[in-house]
Amino acid sequence: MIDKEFRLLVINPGSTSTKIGVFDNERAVFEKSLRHDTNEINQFETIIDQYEFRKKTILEALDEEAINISKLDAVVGRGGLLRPIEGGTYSVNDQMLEDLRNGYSGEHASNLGGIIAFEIAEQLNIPSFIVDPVVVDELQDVARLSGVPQIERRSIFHALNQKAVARRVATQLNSKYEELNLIVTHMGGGITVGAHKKGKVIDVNNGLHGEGPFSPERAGTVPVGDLVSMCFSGEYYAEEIMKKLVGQAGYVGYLGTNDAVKVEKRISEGDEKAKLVFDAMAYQVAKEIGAASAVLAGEVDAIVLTGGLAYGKDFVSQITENIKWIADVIVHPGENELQALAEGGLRVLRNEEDAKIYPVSSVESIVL
Ligand SMILES: Nc1ncnc2c1ncn2[C@@H]1O[C@H](COP(=O)(O)OP(=O)(O)O)[C@@H](O)[C@H]1O
Ligand SMILES: CCCC(=O)OP(=O)(O)O
Repeated sequence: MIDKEFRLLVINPGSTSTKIGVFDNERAVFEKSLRHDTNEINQFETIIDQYEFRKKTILEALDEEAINISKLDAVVGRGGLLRPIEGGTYSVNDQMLEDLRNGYSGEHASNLGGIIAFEIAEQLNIPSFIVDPVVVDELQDVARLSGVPQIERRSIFHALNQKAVARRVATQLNSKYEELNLIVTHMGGGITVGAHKKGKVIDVNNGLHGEGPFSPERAGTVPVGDLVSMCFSGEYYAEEIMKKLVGQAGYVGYLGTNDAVKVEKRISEGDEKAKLVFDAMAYQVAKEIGAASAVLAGEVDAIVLTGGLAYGKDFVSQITENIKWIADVIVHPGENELQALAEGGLRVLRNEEDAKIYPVSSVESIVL
């Protein structure tokens, strides 16, 4: 018997891009990355304000390819800053839409994934889903303590791509994800370094709210006393400080662009400041990988470098120089997110698994 063919639209809003794909079952028939530079994004006050712009960009790109959306069976979006939940495919429901619109765990472009998926699907009377959102939480208990009782560490990271690439690497190593210890480093608009122990991400830097390496547009860990002084200097509103840390930090803060390709070009033209900032980002990524190797007590089967920045050969080799003593380094440039979104949607359409209902499996925080 021939399997029924499903057509899915998948939508992945990232901080520097919106990536879309149309899949016939597992096969991509159309994929496009629509890049948004800093000025384009900065004209919007909040993430939700980007909704019309991102949706229009997506529909225009589909139109240009003459893709008839009335033939779709489902729309799948990247899941955003919801309540902490276990991984999997979730139906978009009212509670989820409310949490995405309000940014329950913060503001990030991925909040738009579920909302746009729902809006397109609703008009076509087809289901909408999200898969492995950025709040997938598998932290071990010791990783949750920040040192300040009122502040708990949270799992906010590139769960979708880290898990998808980790599974790909496990196959490459003739093993299973659940049998390996991996350090997976996603380097995109945000940078997250996950310690994957036998299929669970037991520790990871919060890639949104100032932990770990700085990134093309975000602050990583910053000296906390100086940050407190800045907050109470009387010069800034809270929203301005947040924007300085998320969106206007890292490459954007130092160099005015979130585009690593432009930074590399400036370096090749002799820009010494660009070189220093580039070196510092590579240095901080390597340092975070070192920390993750301690989390795994040195038992690391491989280190994986992925995301858009992993296309940068000099960036990758600079990081590799500092970490290759820990384990073999495997580079998977770009990301597997569109494919992973399509596969998550397909599992439900084929009744291989039930769509989870948000937020029943919300991960409880520990109360000390
Ligand atoms: N060929 C390349 N060489 C170096 N950096 C690249 C290359 N392609 C993309 N990048 C950089 O990767 C970053 C975006 O990564 P990506 O994973 O697409 O981010 P996001 O999904 O967060 O928008 C940008 O800084 C971009 O300039
Ligand atoms: C919010 C964590 C995931 C993240 O940083 O994604 P982008 O790199 O797409 O901004």
